[in-house]
Amino acid sequence: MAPQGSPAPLEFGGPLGAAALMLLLPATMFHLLLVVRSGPARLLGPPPHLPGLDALWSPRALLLWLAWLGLQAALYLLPARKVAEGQELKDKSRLQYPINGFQALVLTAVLVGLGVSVGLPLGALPDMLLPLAFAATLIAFIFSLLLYLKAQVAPASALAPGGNSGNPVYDFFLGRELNPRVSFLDFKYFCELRPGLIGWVLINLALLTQEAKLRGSPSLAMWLVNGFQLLYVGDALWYEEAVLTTMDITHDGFGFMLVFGDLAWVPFTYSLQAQFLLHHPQVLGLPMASTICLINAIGYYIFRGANSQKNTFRKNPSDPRVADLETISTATGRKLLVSGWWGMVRHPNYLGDLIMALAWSLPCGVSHLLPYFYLLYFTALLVHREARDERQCLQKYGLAWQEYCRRVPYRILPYVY
Ligand SMILES: NC(=O)C1=CN([C@@H]2O[C@H](COP(=O)(O)OP(=O)(O)OC[C@H]3O[C@@H](n4cnc5c(N)ncnc54)[C@H](OP(=O)(O)O)[C@@H]3O)[C@@H](O)[C@H]2O)C=CC1
Ligand SMILES: CC(C)CCC[C@@H](C)[C@H]1CC=C2C3=C(CC[C@@]21C)[C@@]1(C)CC[C@H](O)C(C)(C)[C@@H]1CC3
Repeated sequence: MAPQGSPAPLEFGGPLGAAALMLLLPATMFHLLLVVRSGPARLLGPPPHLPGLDALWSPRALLLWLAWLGLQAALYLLPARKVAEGQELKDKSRLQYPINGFQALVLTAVLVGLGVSVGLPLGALPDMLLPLAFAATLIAFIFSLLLYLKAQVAPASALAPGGNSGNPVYDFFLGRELNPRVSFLDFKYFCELRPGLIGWVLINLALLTQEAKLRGSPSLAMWLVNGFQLLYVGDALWYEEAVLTTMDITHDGFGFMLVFGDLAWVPFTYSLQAQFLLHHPQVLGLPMASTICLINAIGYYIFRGANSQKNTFRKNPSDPRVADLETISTATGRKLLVSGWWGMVRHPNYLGDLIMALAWSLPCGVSHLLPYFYLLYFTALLVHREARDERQCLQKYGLAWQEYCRRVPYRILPYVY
């Protein structure tokens, strides 16, 4: 069943673009995993060798990944400190979501700590990244197919605005159903924040442990990368409720793009800097380390300040922390902030995120482009995401959005873009 009304415009280059991305994204991930451990570690060079199926396929890795998903699902289903309501849906209902992501992170840390104390070989994880990534990719394809089939029997009101073009390749990629769930387990919300994000910091920790084993102690650069990215993941889970207003949850269907992004792309490519440091140790002096910490702190300050200001305002515009900010009224009854963070550029949170991305790469030195892959990819992702969001906001708010763009002319970087 397709949703009623005019069909949504095709994004990501339509069916051809979607098909290309479905090949290109896993290929890029495997390329990165292979080159990072090679001597030259060239981002644009060929991988040292092409792995055979025996290097990729491992039933142990598949079982490990399934056990990880099972553990995270069990932690998700534990009693939560709060149950939050999502945005209003087409049928005027609101879904409920457990707020216990930070609790899941802490419990995972406790379980891993206990495991290590009884001999769990955490340091073996770095050698399993290739088969683990292969297992995650396989799971992503199968899971996306099941979600696609599930959407065939979903009511029209449960379908996403995009992802229902009638072209199976495009719809499989974008995702047909907006909030697929079984009982209280909301697959998109679960995958966006739990297995991938927590898996990312666990992989980082394993790389740090392995570096300590190889070189006597973890390097300062490895500590910084681990610390910065743990802060980022801890922050995402602490402010978990805020994810309910992101376009991934409110607008995009749950298809291959997000399933693969959440379960494979995030843990295996976002940990690239720590992987690089294990294979290419860097010496970092204290003055440089302090400068990088300052850059990360500035990025985090902007990112958190902007996200919290918007979330507070959306929850309660008369909250004293945002009540004095200047706003524009829109025909929908909602207002837009035009002062504070959201009066500087139209996406101050992206700016903060990008500054942090730079700080995560700098500990890896400037001799290689590879550790800057995240910064390059993330810039492209956010520029594209910003354009998608602008389109949606223009549709939602019309003239009021045009007025906002006139008053706040820059998108991400003041006076530049
Ligand atoms: N690490 C990663 O891989 C990724 C991280 N991110 C991060 O996720 C976070 C969320 O990003 P994202 O979901 O893209 O978008 P935003 O959090 O920027 O949300 C955009 C929405 O905010 C509302 N809005 C826009 N301008 C204003 C304004 N002036 N006043 C009030 N509300 C406004 C609009 O929705 P409405 O009016 O309906 O409320 C708009 O659709 C960001 O910090 C981003 O950096 C994102 C993608 C990937
Ligand atoms: C693989 C493709 C190129 C695209 C996949 C994109 C996904 C990896 C990202 C889309 C939006 C994301 C968000 C986060 C992680 C990456 C994905 C899933 C986020 C959970 C990271 C932590 C942040 O604090 C956040 C604001 C909660 C993020 C929300 C969006």
